[in-house]
Amino acid sequence: MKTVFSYAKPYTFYIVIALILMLLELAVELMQPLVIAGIIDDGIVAGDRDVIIQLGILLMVLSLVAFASGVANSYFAAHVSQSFSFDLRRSVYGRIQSFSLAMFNKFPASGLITRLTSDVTLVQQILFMSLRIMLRAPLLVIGSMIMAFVVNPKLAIYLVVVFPILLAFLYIMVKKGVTYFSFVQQRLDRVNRMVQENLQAVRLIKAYLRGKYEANRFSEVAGSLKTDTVKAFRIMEIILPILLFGMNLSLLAVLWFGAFEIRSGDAQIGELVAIVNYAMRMTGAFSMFSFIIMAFARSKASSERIEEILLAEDVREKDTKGEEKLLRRGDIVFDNVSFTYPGTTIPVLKNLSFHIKPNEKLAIMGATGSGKSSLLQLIPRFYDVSGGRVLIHGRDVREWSLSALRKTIGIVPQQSLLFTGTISDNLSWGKEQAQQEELSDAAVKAQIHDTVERFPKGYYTRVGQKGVNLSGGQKQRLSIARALVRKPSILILDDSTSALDVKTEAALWQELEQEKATMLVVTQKIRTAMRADHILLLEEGEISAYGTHEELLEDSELYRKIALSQQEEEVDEYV
Ligand SMILES: Nc1ncnc2c1ncn2[C@@H]1O[C@H](COP(=O)(O)OP(=O)(O)OP(=O)(O)O)[C@@H](O)[C@H]1O
Repeated sequence: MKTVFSYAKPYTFYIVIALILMLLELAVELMQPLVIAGIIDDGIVAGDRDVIIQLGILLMVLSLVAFASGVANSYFAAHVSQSFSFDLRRSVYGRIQSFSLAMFNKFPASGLITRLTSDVTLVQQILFMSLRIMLRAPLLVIGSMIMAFVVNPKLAIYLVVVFPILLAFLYIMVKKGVTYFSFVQQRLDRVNRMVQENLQAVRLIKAYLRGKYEANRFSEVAGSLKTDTVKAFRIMEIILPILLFGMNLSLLAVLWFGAFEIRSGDAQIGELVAIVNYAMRMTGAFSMFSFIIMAFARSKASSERIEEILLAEDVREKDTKGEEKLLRRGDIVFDNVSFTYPGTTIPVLKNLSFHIKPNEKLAIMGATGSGKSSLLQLIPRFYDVSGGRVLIHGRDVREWSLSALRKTIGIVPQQSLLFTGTISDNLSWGKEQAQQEELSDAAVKAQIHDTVERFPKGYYTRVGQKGVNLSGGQKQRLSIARALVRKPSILILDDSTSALDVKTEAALWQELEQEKATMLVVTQKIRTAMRADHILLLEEGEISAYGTHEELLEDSELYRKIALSQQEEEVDEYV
């Protein structure tokens, strides 16, 4: 909890004010029974009207002071807790943005969403409660106890007896609560994951008529969230009755023995009333405890989950400058590279060695699951190799500054992803402050300029949820344009032209061939692979063949088979 609550440090001044106001409210509250005892003993019993009026006015002033400091305390507590959660959420979000992909394997998106929303809110609530009631409740118990001793030590003893038993009971409950509530948050992660998955696949679910099946799966997941939440709350619910039972027992003892004391003249009625009043306040404070403990248990579990993100060991950015220029040469070497995804045991790439010279174009082919995308991800360091080295300009990618490395690389992923906003926003996403000319240049090369121009608002057409829905091929071409805007020295295309027709694809390749960039192109099509300087054929994570189209036709049985089958397909299409 230490790391999370260090985010409250900048607000120390307001926290101190809130605490002072809380203590003032508490002090006033503790004085009230004394004043009431005075009214009874020195006013009513002694028959002194002036004392009753004076102490009555004092009681009213005290109530007003308690009210005012309570309101002011709430104001500062809200200010501190809201600012704290804003800072914390921003920081967690920033941390997630800097995560390597290996970290996303460890923390799925749904869990990150729960941490950013529900977990931060729970921690914020506990900070608010700490400033408002959490400290007040124990202080009220201790203060009431001390004041009861001041009033009449003999009677106060009966309040003390149950105290250690109740504390031990509370301690056990907090421990149990933390475990149970961390389960609840995990269940919430699962619900979020399910919702996210379903909303993303809504078209597929409709097409396959799986709505009912998915609804049942959701009920199951939501049901286990309900069951675990009920379990956790049930534990918490027994706290209050047990605390009240203990306190009421001691209250009965005070009344019972108090009656004897008064009869024997060792205590006055006012004193007994004051002690009963303190006992009632202690009972009230204890009942607040059950509420506080529940919140504490929940927020402890939540703050631990947030700290997992803030303190996670990850690839850290090295602060080195002037590296971009060297990286721009785009010379890539895979030196005996092996790779296993974090958290798994089976290697997906095994002992790969090859060299791509500056501005060379390499086509990567292979069956689905053979490791093509995995290979590409090692260059921008989305993942780090498990064995061997990936070198750019002769230096291990792990030794380059990460931002310099990524600035020189343009990536077009397998699934084109556009953001809500205009086409222009999406293109300049690749390079902030890009001029319109640069955007349209890239669009021309990517064969999408004419299409964009045909939209009524051209480059200012909105895409995404509230804009036009682009076709798969249009999205692919916009993604390519976005990568080209960066003028990358290394261009990575992961099967990014699959949705293009033959003519458009040929025109696109003609443009790409002129680009001054080292290119790695994953493709399924021989037609595309032939245009590359070299072709790398992967088979179950290993290099099955490497060479030019002609060399591979000669040397690789597998390549010949693929070429033949695609020739037949083309003939079939033609016929
Ligand atoms: N994030 C991941 N975590 C664990 N294993 C993964 C992950 N991504 C891919 N894999 C596994 O790695 C292997 C290679 O996958 P990869 O995506 O690199 O293949 P690919 O050749 O690009 O396939 P495709 O042509 O279908 O895109 C597969 O067995 C896949 O199950």
